[in-house]
Amino acid sequence: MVEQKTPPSPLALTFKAEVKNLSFYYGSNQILKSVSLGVAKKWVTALIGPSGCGKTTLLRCFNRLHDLYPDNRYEGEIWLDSEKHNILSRRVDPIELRMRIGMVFQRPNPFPKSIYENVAYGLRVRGISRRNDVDDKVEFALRNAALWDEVKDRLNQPAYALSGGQQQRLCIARALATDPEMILFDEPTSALDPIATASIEELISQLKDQVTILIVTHSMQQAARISDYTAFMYLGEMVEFDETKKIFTNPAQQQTADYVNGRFG
Ligand SMILES: Nc1ncnc2c1ncn2[C@@H]1O[C@H](COP(=O)(O)OP(=O)(O)OP(=O)(O)O)[C@@H](O)[C@H]1O
Repeated sequence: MVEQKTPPSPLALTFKAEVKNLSFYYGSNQILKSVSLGVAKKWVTALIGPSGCGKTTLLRCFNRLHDLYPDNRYEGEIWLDSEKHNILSRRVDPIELRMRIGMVFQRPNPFPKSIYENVAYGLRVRGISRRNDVDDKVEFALRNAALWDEVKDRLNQPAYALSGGQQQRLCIARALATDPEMILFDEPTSALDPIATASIEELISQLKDQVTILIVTHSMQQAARISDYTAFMYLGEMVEFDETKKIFTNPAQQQTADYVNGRFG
């Protein structure tokens, strides 16, 4: 088991990312409505809320995945601690941003390549090509994703030969390989069985010492188990952000209390 640190009060937090008055539109359809949120540096923050409230839409703003479709539009800002400008600005290259802010999706989506090549891919894109350097970083990322011992003797086998839980840990290793500052998880265990889910949850708890984590989850139990801070969204608005234990035991807003107590979903 991982020893748990006590998260500081939100007022004493250092934020890795700050979302300021962010609105987002798919074409003319406004989904996010002036959302503001701080993402705690090197802690786990969960985004919760009923289906369709905009959790995934918000998550995808952080690495500009919405840029892939021309009708999508952002208004507002997201600042990273090391940036001099808003990462939604056109001056920020989204490809570069995606190396710094990795993403793990709902279903494991390894490339149709070997286990080794899945992890090495991002390193090569980053210009790391010396065989020894790539080998070292692949091993480091696979160890970090708690997968090394299971795959070290079959690195050249196809990633698709792995179990679902192993594939998801491989996707986490792929995200870790480029040494990201933040990892976005979009319901990463929804396609996994309880044992694989437990190993991903334990891994997320370990990784927060190295990297800032923002996770969308449908499961309030999961949010309560693994997150230090929780943000509750409703109909595209940010209703409340606080320490997870406060959100689940003594939230400030009635709407949050109704949601976490299962009065609507
Ligand atoms: N690519 C898209 N084009 C148009 N509308 C979209 C697109 N993706 C999502 N939406 C709409 O945006 C709204 C928010 O969706 P989003 O997936 O962000 O919500 P969510 O809170 O993550 O939901 P869930 O918990 O069900 O995954 C929904 O009404 C959805 O239909």
